[in-house]
Amino acid sequence: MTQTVAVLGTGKIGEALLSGMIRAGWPTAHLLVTTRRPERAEELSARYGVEAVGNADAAKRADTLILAVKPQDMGRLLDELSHQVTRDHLVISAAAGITTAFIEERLAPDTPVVRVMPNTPVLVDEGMSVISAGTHATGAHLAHTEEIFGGVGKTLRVPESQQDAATALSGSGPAYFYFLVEAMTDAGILLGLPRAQAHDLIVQAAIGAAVMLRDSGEHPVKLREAVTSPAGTTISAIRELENHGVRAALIAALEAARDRSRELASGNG
Ligand SMILES: NC(=O)C1=CN([C@@H]2O[C@H](COP(=O)(O)OP(=O)(O)OC[C@H]3O[C@@H](n4cnc5c(N)ncnc54)[C@H](OP(=O)(O)O)[C@@H]3O)[C@@H](O)[C@H]2O)C=CC1
Ligand SMILES: O=C(O)[C@@H]1CCC=N1
Repeated sequence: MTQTVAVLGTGKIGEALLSGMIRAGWPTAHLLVTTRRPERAEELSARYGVEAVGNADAAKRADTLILAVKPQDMGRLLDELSHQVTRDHLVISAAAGITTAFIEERLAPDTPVVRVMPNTPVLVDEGMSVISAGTHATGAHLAHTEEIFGGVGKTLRVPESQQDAATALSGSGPAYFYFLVEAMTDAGILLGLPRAQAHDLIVQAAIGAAVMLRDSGEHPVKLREAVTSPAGTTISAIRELENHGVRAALIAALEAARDRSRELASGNG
């Protein structure tokens, strides 16, 4: 029997997941969404043919609840769900920072909770979803979670103690690459290229580099060395990147993201 999955708080990541699940073949009759605004509910129903319901109804009708509200809204959502959710549900949280313990202590005893950190490339089936079990989640719960998120990309199980780091690397990760592309496109303009051309050149360089990183099995240093000719252009650029502390900036940036994830654990923002 196909289980019913409800996405509670269907914003950017919730919609990305929903669309991926539909592409992966989940029957829309077994999908529910919840939203805060009625116009958003109408939009999602029209776009995907899924039923939008209230949070309590979703908990009554679905076996698996994917909580995709902001960390700051999680406490309120769990208050709404506390009398509806039972140990027969599987509760999956996609919220940055929010621990399985935070969720478990607001729901019925023994409720299985799984924490997942996905990223927006689930929209193109290239997501990365990092998964950790709460106290009452079994292997079967993890496998069910992997079935859902594995349809839209890769999954990786980690101890929950590594979730804040994973959030900094892969949850937020796509944003860093978009930021770099934006900055390098600006550089192209400074060098006299039309914006559209600069954008296309950088995006294709990014795609080529990403595929080589994934498929060649080579260390990134080796791949970079192969681009860096003696007394050539690349080393001139690399010297500037090092002079401007880009490596240190990235380390500090990811550390800040990890720290922010830890702060969000309180649910107060
Ligand atoms: N964006 C990303 O790349 C990623 C986000 N996440 C996590 O996913 C969660 C959502 O992030 P994101 O999608 O970016 O944020 P959004 O604001 O786009 O989505 C959250 C949605 O939840 C809705 N909502 C809030 N409270 C309720 C409620 N009580 N009942 C029903 N719906 C509710 C909001 O409605 P309204 O629009 O009316 O406010 C909003 O549409 C966060 O916890 C974030 O940490 C995880 C991985 C990646
Ligand atoms: O920025 C955020 O808080 C969310 C979590 C990971 C990606 N986006």
